[in-house]
Amino acid sequence: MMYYSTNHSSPDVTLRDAIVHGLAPDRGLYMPERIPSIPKAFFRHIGEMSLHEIAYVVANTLFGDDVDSEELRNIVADTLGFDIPLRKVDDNRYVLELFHGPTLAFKDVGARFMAHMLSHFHSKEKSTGDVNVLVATSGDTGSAVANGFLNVPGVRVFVLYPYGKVSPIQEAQFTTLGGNITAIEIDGTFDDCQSLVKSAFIDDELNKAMHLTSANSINVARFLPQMFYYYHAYARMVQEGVDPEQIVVAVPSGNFGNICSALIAKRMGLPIKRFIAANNRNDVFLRYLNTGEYNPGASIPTIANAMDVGEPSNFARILDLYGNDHAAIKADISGCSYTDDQIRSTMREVYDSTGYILDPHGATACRALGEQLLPGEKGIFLETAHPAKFKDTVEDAIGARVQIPSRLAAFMRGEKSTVRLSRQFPAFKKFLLSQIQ
Ligand SMILES: N[C@@H](CCOP(=O)(O)O)C(=O)O
Repeated sequence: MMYYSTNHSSPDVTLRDAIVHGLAPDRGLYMPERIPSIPKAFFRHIGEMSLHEIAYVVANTLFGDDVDSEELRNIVADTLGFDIPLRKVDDNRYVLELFHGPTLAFKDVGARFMAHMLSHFHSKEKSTGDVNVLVATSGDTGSAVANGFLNVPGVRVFVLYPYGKVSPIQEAQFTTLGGNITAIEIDGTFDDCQSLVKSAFIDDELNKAMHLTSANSINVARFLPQMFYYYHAYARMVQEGVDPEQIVVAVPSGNFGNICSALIAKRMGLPIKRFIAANNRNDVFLRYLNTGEYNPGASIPTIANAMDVGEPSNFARILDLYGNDHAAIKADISGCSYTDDQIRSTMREVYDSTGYILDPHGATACRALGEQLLPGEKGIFLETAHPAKFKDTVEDAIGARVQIPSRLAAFMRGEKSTVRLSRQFPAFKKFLLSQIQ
């Protein structure tokens, strides 16, 4: 399978090159040259299959041409070393809890899969020199990538995050690890961090001096495995006896990598009826759905901070997947945008009526289902992070205490170590060059 750039001005590359380089030289994002189909027969038995079995079939369909099947089976098993339960919240809404991994956020799946794929290609080549993974985070990606790559030989990770705009627990998760992980606070927004990372990939001097790659959803090995969730959630709904033709999924969306993987899963044959992209006040996608115009702007800080993205990278992939057809996109995805007060009141209402504790991101998607489900439909929303990662915000909203899981508390005992930089590229470049070992 070859991968092309969404900007169509760079040569097609192999899976290995797409992973190792992250972003295409023309600043486009890589896409698989064809979207393979999963045979219909698979869906007849999916309700009896485990998460590992399902994920292996999906991974093999996508990556089977390029990675030996036994190796792929091991990568899938190592990636999914934790449970992803689906729970019923009320009559029509189910939650897929994606926070049972090591850093308690959905990014653990993609980050671990990518770490294994990178080691696979790196070790096969016996290449020399460190791989430098650059990652921009608005909260959750940083910790998942830092933990996924912690102490991996031959890999250094630089986590860029917006100063003062992530929760204290999220920050502790990637600033206290030391070793091969360096945390960089940027005086700016998530979009500034992402832009610095993208500029680094196309800077000749840097790329001659260092081997750079991305672990954001820019990278195909980070975003594509996120589709495992959707097949698994569908299977668990079928197992519950839900009508398989009436399933709607609401996805909290920031950089749109997660929902983009869901749309590719649908194109491969997954019979989800439709999707909802749930946003906080950063509503560039909803405005696109309503008007057909895409006008990215500066991100707005909210209590659902991991979704504070003003210019989602994966919008380019969604446009590409649908051939720029606005009507076709609208047929598969609807949108919504909520204020902090609406997010808080959803957390409160759901807690009072069901006892379920939502995190601010999951709350946007839960609310979207409450407003947009049609008669006969059943909805799944994703809890993308554990509510304890936003302890103060959640406790304030629901008026009750949130227990901190012990593995989260462990991160908070470490000592914070960061480098603070402006959002100017020359300062970032100088810093990276000073890190060559
Ligand atoms: N929501 C993210 C922002 C980066 O998204 P990614 O999926 O492209 O890594 C975060 O929590 O950091």
